[in-house]
Amino acid sequence: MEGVDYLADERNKAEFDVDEMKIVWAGSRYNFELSDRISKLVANDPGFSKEGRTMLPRKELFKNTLRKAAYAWKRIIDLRLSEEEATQLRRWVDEPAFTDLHWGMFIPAIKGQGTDEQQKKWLPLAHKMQIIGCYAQTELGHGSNVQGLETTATFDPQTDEFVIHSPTLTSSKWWPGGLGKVSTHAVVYARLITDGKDYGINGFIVQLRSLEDHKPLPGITVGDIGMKFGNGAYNTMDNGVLKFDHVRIPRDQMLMRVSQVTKEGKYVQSDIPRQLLYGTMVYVRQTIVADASIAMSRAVCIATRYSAVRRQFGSQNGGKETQVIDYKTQQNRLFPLLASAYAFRFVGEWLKWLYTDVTQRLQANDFSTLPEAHACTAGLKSLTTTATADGIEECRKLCGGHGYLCSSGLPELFAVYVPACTYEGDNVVLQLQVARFLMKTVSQLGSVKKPVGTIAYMGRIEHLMQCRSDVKQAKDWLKPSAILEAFEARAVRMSVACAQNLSKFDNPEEGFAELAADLVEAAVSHCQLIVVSKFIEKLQQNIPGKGIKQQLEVLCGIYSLFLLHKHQGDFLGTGYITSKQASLANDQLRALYSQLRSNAVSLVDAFNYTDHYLDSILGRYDGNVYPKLYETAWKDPLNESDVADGFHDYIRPIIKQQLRTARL
Ligand SMILES: Cc1cc2nc3c(=O)[nH]c(=O)nc-3n(C[C@H](O)[C@H](O)[C@H](O)COP(=O)(O)OP(=O)(O)OC[C@H]3O[C@@H](n4cnc5c(N)ncnc54)[C@H](O)[C@@H]3O)c2cc1C
Repeated sequence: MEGVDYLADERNKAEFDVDEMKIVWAGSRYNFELSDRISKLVANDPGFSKEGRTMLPRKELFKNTLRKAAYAWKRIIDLRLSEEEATQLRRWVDEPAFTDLHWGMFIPAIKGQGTDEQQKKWLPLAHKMQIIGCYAQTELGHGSNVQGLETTATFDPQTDEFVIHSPTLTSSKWWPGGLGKVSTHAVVYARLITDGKDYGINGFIVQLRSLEDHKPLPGITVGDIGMKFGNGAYNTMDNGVLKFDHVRIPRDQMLMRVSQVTKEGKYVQSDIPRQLLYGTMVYVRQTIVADASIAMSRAVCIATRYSAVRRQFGSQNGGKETQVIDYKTQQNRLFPLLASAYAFRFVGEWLKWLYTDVTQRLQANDFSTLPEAHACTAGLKSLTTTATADGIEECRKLCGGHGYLCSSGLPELFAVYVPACTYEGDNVVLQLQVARFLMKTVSQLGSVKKPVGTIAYMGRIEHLMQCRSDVKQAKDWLKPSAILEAFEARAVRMSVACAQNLSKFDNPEEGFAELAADLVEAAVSHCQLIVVSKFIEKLQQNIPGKGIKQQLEVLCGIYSLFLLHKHQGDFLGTGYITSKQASLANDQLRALYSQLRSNAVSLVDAFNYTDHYLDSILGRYDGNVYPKLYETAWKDPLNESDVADGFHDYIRPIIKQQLRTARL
């Protein structure tokens, strides 16, 4: 029945003020009001309908995305939205499109790597969308190994131009979003060659298509790389292939903020330090961590609401069956994901602060915190996106068979989200970078250089190598100090064990390659510590609102103790806890699940997602799942007729034993 809230009983059980929690989740009242207003504006506009998206053939799907992007731009202009509001609008439209790369990579690349003059020339064009740009780094043959890129940009002093060329098939640009069918321009990464010498990878602004008829310019071969994983999903994006045949661009289209080539072909480093470029990287990774909390919370919102609606077994005397959310196994899979959504939200909030801090320090020529900030953002990008991709798939399984339907919203969410584990740095490659940083830190302990920021705990190595947990009863695991020391001791001990094993190799690089899997585990333990410690720090803030702090304490406990339970081999193996203490942690975890149970639906309501955004029958706010599933099935094109197309040719001949005469 329309208008009935089938989850009202669940909502009435909440022990906290949901409206206040919405503000905590949004970060501030201002953020909440902004996102609430824009998400509703999008949800109520039929121009942004998602109807049938997963059933459209690629060409229609793509054209519909182009229409939506143009319509969104029109709304942004008509409503005179600010940049902040426009970004929100694109987020709530919720369809991957070329605009993501234009605003998210092309413009930031010019801002970060272009000189003031270049920014003055290109940014107004890009901001008005008179040109549309993408970020063309990856090639068919090389992705993670950026130094291995093969595209060349050779300076010709005769004409004061660079010649951009793809010397091999594997040097074709491959993957850039927005490249295939839309972008007029690209920031292209190529080997800079001048005066016969290779100066490594640099960015260049290259025009790809005519601004009149959109045809590729001479020397440019460009197209889409083809269908990707899932229905709808990332197929709305024109990931592209691009080949250059001696394409000439003016010298001033090399992005020259940190290095330049003079008219005479001389390569000069500017006095602006190269490290400045890391600021952009910290920014991009911070947004990826924020996106992880959004994707995780979205999947968890669907799985939680549906788990409260779904009933299986347990009925006695014809009474109601058990809600599946009441099964401890369901709670043990779902509640840690709910806690992770909140944990990633808070660590993302902290990363925003870190970005501001790094930017201010860079402006003051203080590079001291940069390696630590770089390692921490790389590690958190890897940790949160891996957990979120796995978490979305777990949410699909938590919804049983119905989770496998596109109308649950989960298959498309998974297909859209999972490449986050690969782009902006493959997650394993990133953890190896973190591990390198950890090994360097361990080797420098005892020197004058004190570890700072998220690595400061290593300064207490002597204590952390020897201490033992003093937990005696289950509730002792609720003490933040008990949790924090456990995660610190585990992280230090795993790093030190790796460093000791590495020291047995004559050649450190050989050792690093051989021990790579252990090093990644040490890096992950360090990153989990960061998330746990930022959650604990959040709880030390003044958080007003009825019952809010108590709920967050429960979530923090679940996040930490679930990790402790899952990785108890590490905690036991490093000797910090006994098996008795591990078992007490598990007892406490179960108790926390019971505390969370009555608040679960309200905790996902606090994400404040519209039904339009969730796009999931299972996750509907009102819980009216079954009639909608039934209704939607009949909208499938296969159900347009009772008798399937193909019956006469392929089914009837089988039934009627006429295969020999059938035209197959
Ligand atoms: C949806 C999507 C959108 C993208 N958008 C863009 C874009 O807009 N612009 C752009 O330029 N690129 C884009 N990319 C490309 C992306 O940045 C690369 O795919 C990514 O950097 C990984 O590189 P790769 O594909 O070469 O993987 P590879 O590096 O070939 O990885 C393959 C495997 O090898 C492992 N591996 C690699 N190196 C090491 C090592 N040193 N040690 C141990 N293991 C290793 C990896 O962990 C992985 O398991 C996009 C990719 C996707 C999927």
